[in-house]
Amino acid sequence: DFFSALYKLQDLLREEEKLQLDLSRYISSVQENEQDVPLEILRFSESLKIKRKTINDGSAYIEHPVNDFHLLYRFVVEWQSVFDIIFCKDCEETEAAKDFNFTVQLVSKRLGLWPSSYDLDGASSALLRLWKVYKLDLNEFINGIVQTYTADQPMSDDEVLTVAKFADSVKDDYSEMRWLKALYKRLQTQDGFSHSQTTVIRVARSLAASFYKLGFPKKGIFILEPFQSLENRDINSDVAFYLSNATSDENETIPEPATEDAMYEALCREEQKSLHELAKLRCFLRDTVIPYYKAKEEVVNYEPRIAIFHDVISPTSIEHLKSIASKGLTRSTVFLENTGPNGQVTITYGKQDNIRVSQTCWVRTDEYPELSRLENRIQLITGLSAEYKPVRSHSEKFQVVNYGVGGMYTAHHDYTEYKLGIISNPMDSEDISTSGDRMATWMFYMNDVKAGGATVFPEVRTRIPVAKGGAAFWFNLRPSGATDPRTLHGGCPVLVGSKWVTNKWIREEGQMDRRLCGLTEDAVEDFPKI
Ligand SMILES: O=C(O)CCC(=O)C(=O)O
Ligand SMILES: [Fe+2]
Repeated sequence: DFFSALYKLQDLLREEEKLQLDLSRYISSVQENEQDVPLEILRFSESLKIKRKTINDGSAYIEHPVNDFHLLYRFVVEWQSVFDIIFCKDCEETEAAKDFNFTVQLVSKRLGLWPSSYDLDGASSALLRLWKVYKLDLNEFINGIVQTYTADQPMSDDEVLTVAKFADSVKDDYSEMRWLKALYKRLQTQDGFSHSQTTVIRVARSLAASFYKLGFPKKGIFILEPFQSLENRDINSDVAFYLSNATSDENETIPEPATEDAMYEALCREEQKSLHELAKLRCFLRDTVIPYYKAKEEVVNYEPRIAIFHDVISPTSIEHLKSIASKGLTRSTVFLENTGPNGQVTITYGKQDNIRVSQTCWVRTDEYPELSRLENRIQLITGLSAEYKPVRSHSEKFQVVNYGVGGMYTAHHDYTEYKLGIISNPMDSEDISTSGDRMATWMFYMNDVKAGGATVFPEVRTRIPVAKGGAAFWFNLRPSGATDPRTLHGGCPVLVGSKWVTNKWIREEGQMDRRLCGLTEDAVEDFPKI
């Protein structure tokens, strides 16, 4: 899938340039033969020239959610209809068309898979998610404005309609209504010449239908009122239907449905700790066994302790990790627990799911020995062994993660409840199959995100904004070995830009004399006093 991966969007952008050049060549060759080029194709080609003019290397272009939507929409809808016209079934096959087809086949082969309606659905879903989580102003959003970042073009009416239809297809009636309403408002405020009456009527009817679906038929009638004088049969029968369903007690406002995870979303938008709690947080230099190296530690929560360590990975190491990972990124997977009809729990490993939208690549230290320096640094700072070994490893491989625009990870726990010395997951390789649970999480932040992408902990109202070169660290298990549910956390959707992190999960194996259990079951770490 394309939307979850920036590098794939980059491929699309690059390949589109070739398509565009070849379409121009096709057009001139047809015109040289004194034949007519269909008007739609001329229009598309002209508008594409204008659109692509502002794209330089493209990396900034694809950081904006609305630009990404444009790009996918062009591939799935607009280019497709160009092909349908040029390669139509009953048309004679001209030399120009053959040449153009050659390029299309080549591009198609290089892309591997042409983006499909599945990808456009993914893009629509991402726009809806960003709009909801960050409570974006919808009129601004459809005009391409996100905070201080503006898309190259506003969304077209058809694009807005595509998102509304997607909302309808996933039974998100409220969002469908809001997007149709925003579109309707836009159609009304623009001058009458740019839109045909049929478009306006179509949107008005859809909007009225969505009001009806939400239980507000009167609002539907109100929308259709201005068109009743047109004696349009469809409109009149819609109105009659809504009238027969209208009751006298219809509320003024349509309630917004509750979000699934309100605290996660609130934290994604802004800090939720009180000023009183925030005032207690501290930064300090943590001693290490090297007398002249002290780690810059920022405590963001005390119970459980969650910390950011600043400046713990160099730009060179970051580029190195990224370049290794770029060759092997694939869509991230998760473990899914399903409870069957008889209450039996089955776990599916390695499943793709919309709770985690990103690309990952595992990187082994035995393949890239220079990365052991990063493991040593983690050990220096945390006192835990982060050494990777092919058998009974102290930590997992480095997991490099890349989130594109809209990419995120909903709230989850990192612990697996695997027992030390026991194979709990049949899919695990020898390195970690008996190494126990994920005692701690260390996560490097490898770039700055323009907007969005914080790491948040809903149970303890904690928010870590992304800062390049730093790392987040926390224990998923208590000193007793019990799992700590307060460590629930997630990665917020990337709003503008992209996000690169690298996880290093530290396993129980090898930590016996590094992290002591404490004398009681509820013992806590003895952190340096501040
Ligand atoms: O990207 C983030 O901020 C969190 C990632 C995460 O929790 C994970 O990969 O397990
Ligand atoms: Fe996690």
